Amino acid sequence: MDLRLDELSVDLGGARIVRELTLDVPEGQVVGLVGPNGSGKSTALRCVYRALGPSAGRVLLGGEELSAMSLRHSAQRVAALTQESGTDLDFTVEELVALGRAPHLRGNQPLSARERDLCRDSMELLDVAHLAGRGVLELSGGERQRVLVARALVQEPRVLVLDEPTNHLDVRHQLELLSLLRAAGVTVLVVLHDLNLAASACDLIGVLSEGALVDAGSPKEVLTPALLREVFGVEASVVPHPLTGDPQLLYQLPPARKGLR
Ligand SMILES: Nc1ncnc2c1ncn2[C@@H]1O[C@H](COP(=O)(O)OP(=O)(O)OP(=O)(O)O)[C@@H](O)[C@H]1O
Repeated sequence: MDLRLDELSVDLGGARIVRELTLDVPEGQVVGLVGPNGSGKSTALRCVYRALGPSAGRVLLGGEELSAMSLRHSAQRVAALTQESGTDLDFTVEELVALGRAPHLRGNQPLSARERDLCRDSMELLDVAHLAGRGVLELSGGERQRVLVARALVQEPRVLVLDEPTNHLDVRHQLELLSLLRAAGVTVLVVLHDLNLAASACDLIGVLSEGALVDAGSPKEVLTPALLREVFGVEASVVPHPLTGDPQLLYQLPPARKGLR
């Protein structure tokens, strides 16, 4: 199922935070949203998981307007892993993962054998099966993050949106998570700060600056020294990854900023 942000604008606190953003996330592809702090990435994402309604424009899911769907209908299709996804309640890992099935269940309906298998497989995939009986409040930030991804996957979404999912993850789990997203076959829109991870994990990258899309395309097309200078204010050398050929960036501050004098 494809996702399209169509001329999306969001006003908050009297200011336009997202400006006429049009971005296509083709079915089964991983699209990264990158940009400086405060450029509107999380705000745009919040419109996809319906924490916010756009001030203008639309979000289309498989061609259907999101705002016209019931919340239950869209929750069955869109899973979100966000900065607010944590839980303050002391569920066990197993219980929290099982909550991913909630949009598919009616009332207190128990999980089927297939759903229990799905929860177990998802915990194994995310390397958290050994934590099943632990309270989520006792987990490290990275463990908890992986549990939340497992919960999102048991939802069996058609579209997955993630806001900085590699926060808290060690380098191995970062790479594992991103390769898992690619392999999942689900349509993914992911906010990432690490441009090198974005270059290796994303089919396409959209770049936001001050709420507007300034470029979109393959990592090779988008992650150029000129764009990094203009949007992020850094000098960058782009070198091919010696094993994968993906563009990798080496950064430094522009000469005038060195030493901040
Ligand atoms: N509820 C709100 N009311 C007013 N301004 C807001 C609100 N939420 C966000 N903003 C502002 O909107 C801008 C964009 O915020 P947003 O969180 O979308 O940026 P971001 O690109 O995700 O940033 P970061 O990389 O720092 O996470 C920021 O300047 C922020 O202060």
